[in-house]
Amino acid sequence: MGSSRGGGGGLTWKLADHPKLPKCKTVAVVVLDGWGEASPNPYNCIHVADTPTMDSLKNKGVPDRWRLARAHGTAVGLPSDDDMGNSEVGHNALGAGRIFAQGAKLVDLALASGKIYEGEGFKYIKECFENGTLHLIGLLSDGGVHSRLDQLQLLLKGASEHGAKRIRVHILTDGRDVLDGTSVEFVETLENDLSKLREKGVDAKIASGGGRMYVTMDRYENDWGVVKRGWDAQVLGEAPYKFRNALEAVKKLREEANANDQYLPPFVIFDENGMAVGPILDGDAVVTFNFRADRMVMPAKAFEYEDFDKFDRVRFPKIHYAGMLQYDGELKLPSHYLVSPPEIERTSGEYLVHNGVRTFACSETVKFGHVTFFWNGNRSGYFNEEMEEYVEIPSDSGIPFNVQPKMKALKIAEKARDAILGGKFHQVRVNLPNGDMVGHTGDIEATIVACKAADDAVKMILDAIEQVGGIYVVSADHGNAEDMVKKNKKGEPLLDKNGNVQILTSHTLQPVPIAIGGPGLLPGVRFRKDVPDGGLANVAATVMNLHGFEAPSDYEPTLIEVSDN
Ligand SMILES: O=C(O)[C@H](O)COP(=O)(O)O
Ligand SMILES: [Mn+2]
Ligand SMILES: [Mn+2]
Repeated sequence: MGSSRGGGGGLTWKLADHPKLPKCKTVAVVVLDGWGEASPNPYNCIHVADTPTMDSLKNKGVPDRWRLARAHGTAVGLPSDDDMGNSEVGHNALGAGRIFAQGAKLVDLALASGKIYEGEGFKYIKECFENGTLHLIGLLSDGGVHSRLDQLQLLLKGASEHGAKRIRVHILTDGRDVLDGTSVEFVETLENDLSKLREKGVDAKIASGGGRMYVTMDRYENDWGVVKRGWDAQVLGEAPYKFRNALEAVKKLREEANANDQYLPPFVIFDENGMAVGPILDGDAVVTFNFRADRMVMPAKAFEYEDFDKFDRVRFPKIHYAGMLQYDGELKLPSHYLVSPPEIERTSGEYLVHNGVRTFACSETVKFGHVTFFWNGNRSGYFNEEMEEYVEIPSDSGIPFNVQPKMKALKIAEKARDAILGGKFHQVRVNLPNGDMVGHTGDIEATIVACKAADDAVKMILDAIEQVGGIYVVSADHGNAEDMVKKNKKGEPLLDKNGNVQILTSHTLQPVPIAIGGPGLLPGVRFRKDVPDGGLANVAATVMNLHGFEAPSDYEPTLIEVSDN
């Protein structure tokens, strides 16, 4: 751990004491994943669900102890205000207290200026262009959460102009950050681009594919089988489904009962001789073109680590591998990357351990890294093992989350409750995943159950805070469950060609609630009126205040003030 700029511009981790707020209160920080605020309507699952705890926070809290915070677009470092929020940028902002230009934006800039081609990462993969194939692996989507199609298009063009002669794209279909079924149009667009490259003499093809939730893009080591299915298709050229082209693959596989883009099975494209068109071989270059970290760490390990025991790779080709970004700042993984990630340093977690605040963080596997890794600026591990404890509850694996919409919310709440009552920690931080994970399935009934489960969990945590005389901060990282249908400009649900409403599986642009309270909160503490545009990045300073400290001067301003009357 190094030293850094503190409140006064000097080099110190020491935070100034808050002039009015006491130290050593137990502060529960609850992040409801995918829980935005929207007007009541039948597709607002948070509204439809029975959520007495969250309702009462609002009813008794507005305006002094309940408000909204911006959770999308430029407020969280995304390129534009048309970009919905997501967990990575949301938790980064919540934990770091400042707005950093995020991966999506940094890649845009590097592509626009051409700097991407001058960096070490590109030079490294370019060494393979003469004799090898360039493989591009990633999410084929314009969702802007993990990747963007226009960035892939620019990279294809740029790589070919910089000498790539043989290119293979390994696609992962989305349907989670974008409407289900859009895989077909994305494949058409990509095929069109590849055929233009072929006209210019570049041997460019789609080589394999599969749905993002079933192939390659697992996270936090929930299910290595997902990564293995990707490895088999991309590296070994083996998959249960074989097609002559990707458009046919996606269309045919979507015809199966209950098929959707998120869970398409792995497929490989074969040539007229029955050979896979693009296995990854010695001497090839591989780029994972997603900019977002969480779902690329596992495949990055498989491509980079000589010693690897998570599944049998069968073959470990000698390749030059680079990530679009470096995905884990602590592990320095991957070691080669095309664009430098945002330097999210001096996060609130790091400050707090330096100032004697003991922290407990917990979620279930699928969100565990959100309240640890993302919260700490895409850095795995502890700042100080003696001051922190991170607990992961194993998630269900191998099932879509609408089957078990309550997920592990209650278990997470029990752990938080025990940590609060145990008295060892000053901050008890959790992520409750239900609204988001079940919202992404597009199953409205299940999402209603999910929202109630999250509300029950909040109640258990707030009850414990009540018992110990503590303080709570309840907020969210972005919207999801509050809007489950695609709407037109007038706000009316859009219908598909069969007359069914178009289900929205993605996040939203909605603001999120933030509620503060608890017996430990001084009566005069209330939300300021002069930060009307406050967003997630303002939460860190707020939480530091509640721990009895002033935030560093370059943090976004706190949302609270202490009135004397
Ligand atoms: O990775 C995912 O599950 C979605 O693309 C985004 O969801 P999250 O940002 O809530 O994780
Ligand atoms: Mn989220
Ligand atoms: Mn989500």
